[in-house]
Amino acid sequence: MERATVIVAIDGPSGTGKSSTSKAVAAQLGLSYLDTGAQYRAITWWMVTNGIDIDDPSAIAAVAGKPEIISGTDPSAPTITVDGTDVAAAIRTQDVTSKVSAVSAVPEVRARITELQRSIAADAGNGIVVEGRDIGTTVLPDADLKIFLTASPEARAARRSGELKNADVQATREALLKRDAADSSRKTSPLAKADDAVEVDTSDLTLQQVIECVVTLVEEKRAGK
Ligand SMILES: Nc1ncnc2c1ncn2[C@@H]1O[C@H](COP(=O)(O)OP(=O)(O)OP(=O)(O)O)[C@@H](O)[C@H]1O
Ligand SMILES: Nc1ccn([C@@H]2O[C@H](COP(=O)(O)O)[C@@H](O)[C@H]2O)c(=O)n1
Repeated sequence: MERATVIVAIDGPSGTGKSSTSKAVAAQLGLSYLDTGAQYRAITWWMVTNGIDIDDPSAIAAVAGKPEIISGTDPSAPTITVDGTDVAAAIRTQDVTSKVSAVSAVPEVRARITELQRSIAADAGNGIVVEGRDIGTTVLPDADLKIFLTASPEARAARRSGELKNADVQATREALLKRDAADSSRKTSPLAKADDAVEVDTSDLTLQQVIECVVTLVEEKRAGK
C-alpha cells in the first residue's frame, strides 16, 4: 500500500545539487520543500546586520534565540524572512557565504534552527523534502528516505562559476572546499552521510538525471519496496 506522507532528507557538500534537485523532486511529487541552508544564512545575515562579532561564539550564542525566521515551503516559490523582512537575496551575498560556517557551528544556533526544522517537517501534510548537511544524521534521523549527494570539486566549481558571472573557477573551488572543511569538522552535527543514506555521485549526471534518480527512489519508498 502507498504511504500517505513521505519525509525525504537530502544532504551533501556545497554545490552538489541539493537545492535544485530537492525543489524539482518536491514540485514533481507534490511535497513541501525546506532549504535549511537558507535558515543558517538568514540567522548569519541577522548577526551581521546587528553587529554581532562572528568570531565570538559566546556572543552569537547569547542572541541565537532573538531573530524570528520564517521559511515558506512551496517548492515553486520558496521564501525566507527574518523579523518580517524578505532576505532571499541578502542571504546569498559573498559576505554571508563567507561567515555562515562560523555561525552555524555554534551549538545554540544549531539547537534553535534544528527545532524549527523539525516543527516545519512535522506540519508538512503531504510530506517534505528537506535539504542540508545534517538532516539524515541529526534533524530527521527517522526520515523515510535519505540521500547523500556528492560531486567532484571540479564539477562543483564549474557549476558555481557558471552561476556567478566572471568568477574564477580555481578561487570558487578553494572557497567551496574551505566551507566543506569547516562544515565537516565542527563538533556539533557536522556535515556527514548517514549510515542508511543512498549516495549519489552527480559529477557525470545532468540535473535532470539526478532528479529522475531521486524521484524513482521516493516512489519506490512510497510503494513500500
Ligand atoms: N547534475 C548537475 N549538472 C549540472 N549542473 C548542476 C547539477 N546539479 C546542480 N547543478 C547546478 O549547480 C549549481 C549548484 O546547485 P545547487 O545550488 O542545487 O547545489 P547545492 O548543493 O544546493 O549548493 P549549496 O549547498 O552550496 O547551496 C546550480 O547552478 C545548479 O543549477
Ligand atoms: N543542515 C545544514 C544546512 C546548512 N548549514 C550551514 O549553512 C551553510 C549554507 O548552506 P547552503 O546549503 O545554503 O550553501 C553551510 O555551509 C553550513 O555552514 C548547516 O550547518 N546545516
